Amino acid sequence: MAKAKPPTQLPLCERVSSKSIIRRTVDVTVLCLFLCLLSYRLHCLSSHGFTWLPLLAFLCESCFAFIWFLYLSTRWNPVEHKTYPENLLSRVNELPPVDMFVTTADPLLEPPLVTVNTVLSLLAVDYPEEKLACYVSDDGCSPFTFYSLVEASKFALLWVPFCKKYNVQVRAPFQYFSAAKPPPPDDHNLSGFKQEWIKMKDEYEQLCGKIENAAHDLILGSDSSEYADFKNIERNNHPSIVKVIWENKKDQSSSLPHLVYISREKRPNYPHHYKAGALNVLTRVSGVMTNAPFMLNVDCDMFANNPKIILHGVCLLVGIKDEQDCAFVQCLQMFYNVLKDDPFGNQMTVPLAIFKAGMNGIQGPPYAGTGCFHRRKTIYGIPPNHHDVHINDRRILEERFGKSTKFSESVVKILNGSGEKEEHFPCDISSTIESACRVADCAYENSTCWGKEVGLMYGSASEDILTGLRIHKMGWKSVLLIPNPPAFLGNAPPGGPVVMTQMKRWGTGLLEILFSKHFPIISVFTSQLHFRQALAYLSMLIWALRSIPEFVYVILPAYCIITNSHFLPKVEEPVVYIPVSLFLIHNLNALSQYLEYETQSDDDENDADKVGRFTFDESPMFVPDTALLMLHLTALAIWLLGLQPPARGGDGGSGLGEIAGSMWMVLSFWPFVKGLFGRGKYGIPLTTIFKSAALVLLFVQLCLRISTD
Ligand SMILES: O=c1ccn([C@@H]2O[C@H](COP(=O)(O)OP(=O)(O)O[C@H]3O[C@H](CO)[C@@H](O)[C@H](O)[C@H]3O)[C@@H](O)[C@H]2O)c(=O)[nH]1
Ligand SMILES: [Mn+2]
Repeated sequence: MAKAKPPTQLPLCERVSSKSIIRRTVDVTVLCLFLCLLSYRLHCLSSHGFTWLPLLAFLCESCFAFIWFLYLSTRWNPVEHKTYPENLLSRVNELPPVDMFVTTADPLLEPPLVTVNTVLSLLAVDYPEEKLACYVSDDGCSPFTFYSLVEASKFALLWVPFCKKYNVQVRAPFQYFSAAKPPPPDDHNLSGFKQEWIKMKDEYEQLCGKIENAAHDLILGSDSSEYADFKNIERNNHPSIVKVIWENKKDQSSSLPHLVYISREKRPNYPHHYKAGALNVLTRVSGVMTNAPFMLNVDCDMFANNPKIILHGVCLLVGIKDEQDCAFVQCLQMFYNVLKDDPFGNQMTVPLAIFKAGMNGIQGPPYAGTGCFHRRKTIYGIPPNHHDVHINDRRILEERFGKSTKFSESVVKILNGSGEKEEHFPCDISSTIESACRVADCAYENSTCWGKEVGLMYGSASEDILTGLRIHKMGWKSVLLIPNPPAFLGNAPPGGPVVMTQMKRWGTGLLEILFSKHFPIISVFTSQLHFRQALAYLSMLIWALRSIPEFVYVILPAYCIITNSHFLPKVEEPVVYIPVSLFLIHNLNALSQYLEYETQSDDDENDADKVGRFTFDESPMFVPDTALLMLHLTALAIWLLGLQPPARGGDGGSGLGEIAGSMWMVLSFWPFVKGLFGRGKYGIPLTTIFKSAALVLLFVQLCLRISTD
């Protein structure tokens, strides 16, 4: 009989290929169809002589084919990682410490109650509390956020034992007690559960009340020394504030992880580098305080939805044999307030999951800025398996990491590889507050490598992608983690101006990287970036540029109808099958992926509040789409009313292809069609409609001018 394996030999994780013949076939077929279409265009161009309409179509289609090729290459060999946290539990003594970071920036846009829930969900995870520390960075420097956290830590003393005793699944109280979920039934197996549940709910409501009232009652009125630091300061002009809200001491029977509040120094003339700056301060402050070898970072609106998430992450960080293969573990981003069926496609869950699983089979997923476990060493800019760092040269340490002896010491520990096995945190973190304040000063990074070679990278609004790219360039790999239930759930903005602004920011950030020295294709030759990884990055970085050929291409059907010409093959030509099958395969494929995802998500939520509607404002961002929609409506009206000019040239005017294309466009813009007739924030503002109408008129004039020339 085979002997049971000793616990240390049970696997913590497993790498499994999830490649699918069907997906590959579809991807290759689509690429072949694109190539057929392009050769047809080339043939037309050479036989009919140069005309700009087919040329434009050819250029756009070449872009689409190229983008498709990038996707195909990325998705070719997707890989999943399975994790076995239960096998880790038998090695409790070996569990490494983990520092957890939460960033918040604005108490109005990100209400303290949201941050509090995220923090509570982290404090309550299933992991030995003496190995955890939670650091909250508050760029708003708000006494309300601080007050809320202090109150939350008192509530946590009840909440955390409650969660662990009853193995609560969702440990963010606002979700656990959300109105959609009924109170638990009387269960005789769990005597006392219902009473405790009611008490806990009551306590949580009191906490909410206190946090809400804090905004009115102005705790600053009280002269308590705790809040004195927040007196008479401006948000963007104040010294560092570091406060230990809860310290985990060995002798306590029921206890919580360390909880530390940080508001880094801000001065008007110093760039603060937004989130990247905040995370670098968190890295240093935690370095001098607890110096865990692994760091988890989440946005303040992303609560831990899976109570075993740290265990899952550690399975990969510790379980993957070669550290080079696991610089960071990125959890797939998911959201809790999703509109049913994601009508505006802004969650992009399905395409993202497939794309990232594909990258996971190459060099690993990109860093997404939240829901990510970092290896501290990697963040310090150390290449994998690098052993000859001049760790004792003080001068080099100071040049790279800054002039704090305490921090340099902590770096040396990390570079030596100690710390991973350390049993407990140094308990007395309060004694390190002074050093912590110092490394949170805004001048600390002056003439050091922070933001360039050390820490999160500065210089792009998508600091996360840039940082991940740099890590991959050093030769590290990363790992994608998709546990069940999902790791973290974030708050997704509903469709409308907020999403548009967010996408604009992402698009800008990605372009900043594209046009920088980090251009991925060149990095293949100058660094350790793998070629297919570079292609995957390229396809992300050109995300915003893709809109140009797309925009031009969707104008073509309308142009053709208005001028009675055509750019798609006629129905009677056999080549018409190429675009038609491209269209069908592409959309059927998208539909099947969507359905596949739909059946997987166990969506038992109450749907009533999820039926969202797209909202609009006067931002110029809405003009192009509105104009496009109105252009197609105009074209279809011209066709219906028979107002098309006579067809010129030998090969007839617009055909079924253009009409169908135009109708498909209108369908694709259905939220905007509703917006044309909506009121208030659900309606497209009249000024936007007028501006768009003017553009459409201008365009129609131009079309007619061109076609009669
Ligand atoms: O000066 C700042 C600005 C932002 N943040 C924090 O950074 C996070 C993300 O900022 P947010 O404005 O919410 O951006 P989002 O578009 O919601 O964030 C997405 O996009 C970012 C990259 O653009 C990623 O870093 C994030 O993880 C990802 O969720 C939040 O926790 C903020 O509190 C700061 O700490 N300081
Ligand atoms: Mn956000």
